[in-house]
Amino acid sequence: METDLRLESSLWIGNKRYRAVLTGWHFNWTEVDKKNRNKKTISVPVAEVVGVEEGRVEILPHKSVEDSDKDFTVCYVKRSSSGGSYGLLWRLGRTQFSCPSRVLRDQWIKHLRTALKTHSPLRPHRLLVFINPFGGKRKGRQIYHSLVAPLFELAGISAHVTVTDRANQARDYLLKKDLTGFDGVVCVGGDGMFSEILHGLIGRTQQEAGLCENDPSVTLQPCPLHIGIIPAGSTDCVCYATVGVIDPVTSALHIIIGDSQPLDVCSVHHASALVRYSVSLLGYGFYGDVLAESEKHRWMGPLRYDYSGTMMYLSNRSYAGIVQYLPADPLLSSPRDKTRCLSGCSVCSRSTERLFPHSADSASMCSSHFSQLSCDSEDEWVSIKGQFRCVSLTCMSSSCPKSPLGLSPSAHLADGTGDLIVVWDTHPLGFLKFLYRHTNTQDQFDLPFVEVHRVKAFRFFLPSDKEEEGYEEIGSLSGTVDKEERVCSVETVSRTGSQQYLVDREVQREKPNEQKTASSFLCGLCCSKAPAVSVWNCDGEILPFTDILCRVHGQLVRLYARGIEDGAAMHDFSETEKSERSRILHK
Ligand SMILES: CCCCCCCCCCCCC/C=C/[C@@H](O)[C@H](COP(=O)(O)O)NC(=O)CCCCCCCCCCCCCCC
Ligand SMILES: Nc1ncnc2c1ncn2[C@@H]1O[C@H](COP(=O)(O)OP(=O)(O)O)[C@@H](O)[C@H]1O
Ligand SMILES: [Ca+2]
Repeated sequence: METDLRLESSLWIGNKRYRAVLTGWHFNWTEVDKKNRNKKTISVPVAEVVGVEEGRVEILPHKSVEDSDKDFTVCYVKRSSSGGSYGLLWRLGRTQFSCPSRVLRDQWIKHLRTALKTHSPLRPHRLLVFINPFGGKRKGRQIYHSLVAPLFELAGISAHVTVTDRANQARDYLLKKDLTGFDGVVCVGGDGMFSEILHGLIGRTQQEAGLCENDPSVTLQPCPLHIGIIPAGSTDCVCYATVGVIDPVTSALHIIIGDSQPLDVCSVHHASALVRYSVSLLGYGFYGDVLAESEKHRWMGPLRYDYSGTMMYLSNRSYAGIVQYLPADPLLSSPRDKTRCLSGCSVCSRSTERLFPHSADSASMCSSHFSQLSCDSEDEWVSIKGQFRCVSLTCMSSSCPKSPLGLSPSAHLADGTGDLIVVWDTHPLGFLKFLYRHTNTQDQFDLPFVEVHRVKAFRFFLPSDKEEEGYEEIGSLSGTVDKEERVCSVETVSRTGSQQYLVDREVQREKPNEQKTASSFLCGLCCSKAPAVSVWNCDGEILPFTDILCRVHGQLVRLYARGIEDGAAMHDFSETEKSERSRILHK
């Protein structure tokens, strides 16, 4: 195959001569000076060639073609540093080549197009596009028509576009309408819009496979259609965590070249029924309260989260609860191992083999069950009871512009696990320190009132009234230090075999006396009637239940993305840029 596609010849760009080589995987061109010495080489992976056209093609401001029978134009992905964020921006590069003869020109076009087909089998031809005109700063329509549609056209993609009139329109379309002939679904909007697409596609796939989504022990069928995200929302966490930048052009190029990134999805159940799916943040306490408060201030746009975040921080609430989790295999990875899930991540690749051992035999996948959710596996569950600022589960890092490394910087996109972050009640400055560490490279888990566990499944429920008697003044700051310590004294129940043992743990307080003044000050600002129960924030939606059971489904969907790119892909950058980027990427 490789030898069939190989082509090598002299080509001209303007009046300079180049030695051009197509090897199958790469298309390179090297400037050759008058003394036949090689100068700089440009190398483009065939998988990153957007298109090959006859003649001299201009793309900007509009596509135009100057016909000439000895020229051809190659459009490809070009990287540039993104300044603010740690991912790479992708732009459309374009080079016009001239050949000595028409025959050679036709040969180049034919070989390049064949190489494209061979090496990028997942490039979409037909896409369903849903635009939320009200997401983020309400620029979805404009972003799609001015930045994305022209690129799709250039790549020969036909797009069936719907601008939504109501919430859940996109989800309902995917659940009911004929999807034959479509390769993928693109959402133009934020995490809420992505969530609609996710629910539509997962639901449709299970319907067609005859699987029951309500049963958490059923192994769900992975979705056949890819999802593309053109960021135009408020948080845009799924885009940021899978691409590394919030940039419509970069995302459009990932879609065009048919990149594929599997993603873990968590199913959330209540009383034997599916409630929702989640990929980024499933949060109780602080993040639930921020979302509930922010809904009242939607008119503020993306700023509503900062406003509500500050208000909720000042209300200083904490909640009683019982958290139980099923730990993932600690030998495979850990949320504290300081690694990062980057493009081509080996932990995720190994998980693919573990998650789909008989991928050819899909019938056996459909009928298999997750036995650890059944009663006879109670032994492996760990239980924590106490008073919490927040309890969060995230299937991926959940990085976003507010928190460039995310809720769990070492979480993996596609390893079949989620990270459970438990923040015990603590004094206000401690909690501020925890929140603030999300904005820089300091370790937010290196605090005595925070714990993080890599899990396969998780349960949350409220303590019964009797158990709750010990939790006075829930959510209030007026408790003395003694009371605070009692509130946070916890029991961890873990069971191995038939043995059950209790571990009493005193959660360390950080200089409680010194914080008393700050506490009293903030007390004046906090709500006097703080509720005893919070709500769950599930990727930006409030859940109607508090008691939930969650299970992580490894690699249930695929995105048109490739994860955050590592230094290996940084051939276009200077040494200083490279070292700065790897410093940020590797903490
Ligand atoms: C002191 C600064 C603290 C900054 C803390 C930042 C932590 C941010 C972690 C964000 C994880 C995001 C996970 C994704 C969630 C989205 O699915 C979901 C829906 O997004 P959509 O509206 O685009 O559809 N977004 C959300 O639920 C938003 C959660 C945002 C939480 C932001 C909290 C901001 C806190 C500001 C606190 C300021 C305290 C200042 C005290 C003086
Ligand atoms: N036409 C519409 N009118 C009202 N709501 C919509 C519409 N289309 C989608 N939505 C809903 O809007 C919510 C927020 O959308 P999203 O695109 O995530 O923006 P943001 O990031 O600003 O919250 C989503 O839950 C989605 O279901
Ligand atoms: Ca994961």
